[in-house]
Amino acid sequence: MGESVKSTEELELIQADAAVKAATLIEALPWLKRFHEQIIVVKFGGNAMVSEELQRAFAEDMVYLRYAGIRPVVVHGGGPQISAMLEKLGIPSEFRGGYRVTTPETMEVVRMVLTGQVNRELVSHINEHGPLAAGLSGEDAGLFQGRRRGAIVDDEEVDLGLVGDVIAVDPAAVHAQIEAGRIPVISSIAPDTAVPGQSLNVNADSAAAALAVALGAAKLVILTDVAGLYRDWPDRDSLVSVIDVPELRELLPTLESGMIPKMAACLEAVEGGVSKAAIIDGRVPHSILLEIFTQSGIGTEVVLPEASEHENIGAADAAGTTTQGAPA
Ligand SMILES: Nc1ncnc2c1ncn2[C@@H]1O[C@H](COP(=O)(O)OP(=O)(O)O)[C@@H](O)[C@H]1O
Ligand SMILES: CC(=O)N[C@@H](CCC(=O)OP(=O)(O)O)C(=O)O
Repeated sequence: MGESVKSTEELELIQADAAVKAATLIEALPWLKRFHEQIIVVKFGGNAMVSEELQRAFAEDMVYLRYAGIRPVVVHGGGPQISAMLEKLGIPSEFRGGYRVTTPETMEVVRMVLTGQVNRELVSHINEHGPLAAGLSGEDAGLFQGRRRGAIVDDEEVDLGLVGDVIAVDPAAVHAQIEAGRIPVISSIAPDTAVPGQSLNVNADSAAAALAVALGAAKLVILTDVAGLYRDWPDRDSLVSVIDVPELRELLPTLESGMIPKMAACLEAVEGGVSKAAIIDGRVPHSILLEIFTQSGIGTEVVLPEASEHENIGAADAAGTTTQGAPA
């Protein structure tokens, strides 16, 4: 092998590059401690999984979290995929107040696409890295119990058909998978407690929130196709980076379409004891690693009225206190 010689300039460049990488790796330490063996519920929206590449990057991130000692639980959506299949089948579909009006015929397609297609794709992408993922539906092992709900549109209650809320969660099946070292991947369908044998279409954001609360998750992260919550949508200069529960409660009635269930889910999670809920851009590959392992986080964070967790750690660092102690 020939001798390899580097100039001083080349060496300086390599050292500078290495210093940046080392800083990034060590920045993750307080977060590795904070989330060690903690459950993080990740909601992967249908709009964030529109390409094979994004699905693969997502699968890598889940496996990364798992090997970093965190316990990720995935709840997936599939709204655009359901719409595409309904269109292919010539079945009309509409959204009201952010929820799909669901007839019995639509419900069959919802189940086929969520549990039969999207869930399978995600499980198999994760399992390309080893036998890690196991798919579950909210209908399995009594995981979810649902109740029909309507929506308020223009101050009026509208009927959504077979659309439900999760009113009870039995997380035993999810805990069993976690204890076995697996990554549970869950589709958002719930049996209707009022009508045996009937299934309800549950918005995946609200299913993720209910599950995060029931599991006592440390965090809920929602991956979607925008950078976060915009205060004056569609004004791109109005991205909210941190919002507390009372502020969000005030903003909620002004929100439109898909953001309504998403922000309602964040409220439900944080009020239910999950320390933080974050909405981030899932189209940016590996954005979830930045959200979990870096100081500033990205996207929009929903927190209780006290300061955000990222700010707490930043303040401790700035005050010269050590990052050795796990963040609150
Ligand atoms: N205030 C807002 N801030 C951000 N996005 C908004 C807002 N109001 C409406 N939206 C819309 O909500 C969409 C995200 O919701 P949705 O389409 O249901 O995504 P997902 O499939 O990830 O659940 C965004 O792409 C955007 O078009
Ligand atoms: C009631 C209701 O609207 N259910 C959703 C379920 C899927 C979902 O929530 O998917 P995203 O996360 O991709 O939006 C639907 O039928 O589209």
